[in-house]
Amino acid sequence: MNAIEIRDLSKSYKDFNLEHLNLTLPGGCIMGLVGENGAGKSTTIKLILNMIHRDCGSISILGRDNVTEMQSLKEDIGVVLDEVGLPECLNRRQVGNIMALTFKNWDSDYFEALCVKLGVPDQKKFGEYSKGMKMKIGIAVAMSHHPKLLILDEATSGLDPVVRDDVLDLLNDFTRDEDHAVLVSSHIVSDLEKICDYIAFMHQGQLVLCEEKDRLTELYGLIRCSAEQLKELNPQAVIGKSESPYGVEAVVRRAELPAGWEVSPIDIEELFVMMVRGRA
Ligand SMILES: Nc1ncnc2c1ncn2[C@@H]1O[C@H](COP(=O)(O)OP(=O)(O)OP(=O)(O)O)[C@@H](O)[C@H]1O
Repeated sequence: MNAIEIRDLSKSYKDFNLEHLNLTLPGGCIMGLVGENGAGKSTTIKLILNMIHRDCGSISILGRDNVTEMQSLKEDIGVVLDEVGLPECLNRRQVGNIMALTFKNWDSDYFEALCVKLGVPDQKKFGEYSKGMKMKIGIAVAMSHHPKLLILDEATSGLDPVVRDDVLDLLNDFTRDEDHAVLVSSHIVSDLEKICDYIAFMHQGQLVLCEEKDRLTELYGLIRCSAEQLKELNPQAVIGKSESPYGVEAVVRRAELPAGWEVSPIDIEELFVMMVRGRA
């Protein structure tokens, strides 16, 4: 079963349009959502979680409609947003006690084990936590009712590299179960590169690309040429470019390129930067 199916989703703000978004996250997979500041990643995540109203389209989570069935879906979804909102006066044990009343499947032992693994302080109150500590307890809370789908919006950016690595391991372990899936937005492309099965690129409210990570380097490459040479190419072949007085660097679809061009491999971070720059 697909973990998330988004069909023809649109949402407009005064200066921003998310337009006809279609996206599928298969079960057992981790999808990384990348895009420049303001691309629409958090808006998409809020729409998935039914935190904001959509203009049109449909979203199905674990086979259930995300509006009419959100109440029951809450047990199956673990969420970490960029701000973890917990009462400032609670320590970690008290947070666990409250969550035990909130979720039917709350697993106190697992919560305690995750807190210890991630280094969540024992006695301090949430209000005294650093940003990273807040994220850590947010991640432990999100996982301790044994959800089937985890959604993380910029959840790892405040964490030190060692803890980030622990979190990436947790996400990898989580998706060993075919019923589990993760949607994670991050600006740390190297993290996504390590764990994701799929990468979805958003740009100015549109999904520019969604591919299996391993296929990205097969499908796309980098060419260096003059502006005149670039004009000879089918515009469909070029998905982003950067011009300088010395020539042009362009990201191309390898399959659309005529024979004879020398194409260099491109990593995901470079691909992302070139796509954003080339389209800006
Ligand atoms: N409540 C709102 N009212 C008006 N505009 C909004 C609102 N929320 C978001 N936006 C606009 O929607 C656009 C997309 O914002 P969004 O937070 O989804 O981007 P993002 O990709 O998550 O960016 P970042 O990487 O900076 O977190 C931005 O232009 C933002 O100003």
